[in-house]
Amino acid sequence: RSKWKSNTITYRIARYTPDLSRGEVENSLRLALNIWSDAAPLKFVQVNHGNADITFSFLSKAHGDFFPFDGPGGVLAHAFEPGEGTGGDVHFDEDETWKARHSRSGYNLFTVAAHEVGHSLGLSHSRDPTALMYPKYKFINAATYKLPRDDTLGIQALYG
Ligand SMILES: CC(C)C[C@H](C(=O)NO)C(=O)N[C@@H](CC(N)=O)C(=O)NCc1cccc(N)c1
Ligand SMILES: [Ca+2]
Ligand SMILES: [Zn+2]
Ligand SMILES: [Zn+2]
Repeated sequence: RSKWKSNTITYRIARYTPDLSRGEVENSLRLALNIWSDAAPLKFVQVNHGNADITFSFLSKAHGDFFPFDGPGGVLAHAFEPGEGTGGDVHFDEDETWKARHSRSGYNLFTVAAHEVGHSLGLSHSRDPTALMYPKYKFINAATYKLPRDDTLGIQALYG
């Protein structure tokens, strides 16, 4: 499995979503990154131009890689494992309704981003239904969330 060579990882938000303010997007993504930097010696640095290890974008349908999105529902987002170019990048399906808080009519950006960042760091899906890396969406409250044991063991195995 691939991993980043350095524990300092840069990220850039290349495309935002009209569903949320820029501040809500930046806050949700920062909280999602903090989940992982609280569990392993990782440092995330935001860059606003040029190349970054992890580039976040909101995109819909066919968008330039081999994984076109599918409209509302179904696939919510995908992320590439660590590497050059698109390696590490996170794409959110713009055809979903993105929310900054819990809502029955939409998906919580922090929750999905936390899962996707796990992939960007080199983790694959877990069979443990309590794990963040379990393939099914389940809302998590950023204010009280503690990374489950399965995910902590996974990230420590890579960067601990
Ligand atoms: C085969 C993959 C491209 C599926 C895709 C995924 O796992 N991306 O990381 C995905 O969007 N899976 C959905 C499955 C679904 N529609 O329930 C999902 O919610 N993944 C994000 C997610 C968010 C938060 C928590 C968890 N456990 C999973
Ligand atoms: Ca979708
Ligand atoms: Zn994509
Ligand atoms: Zn996933």
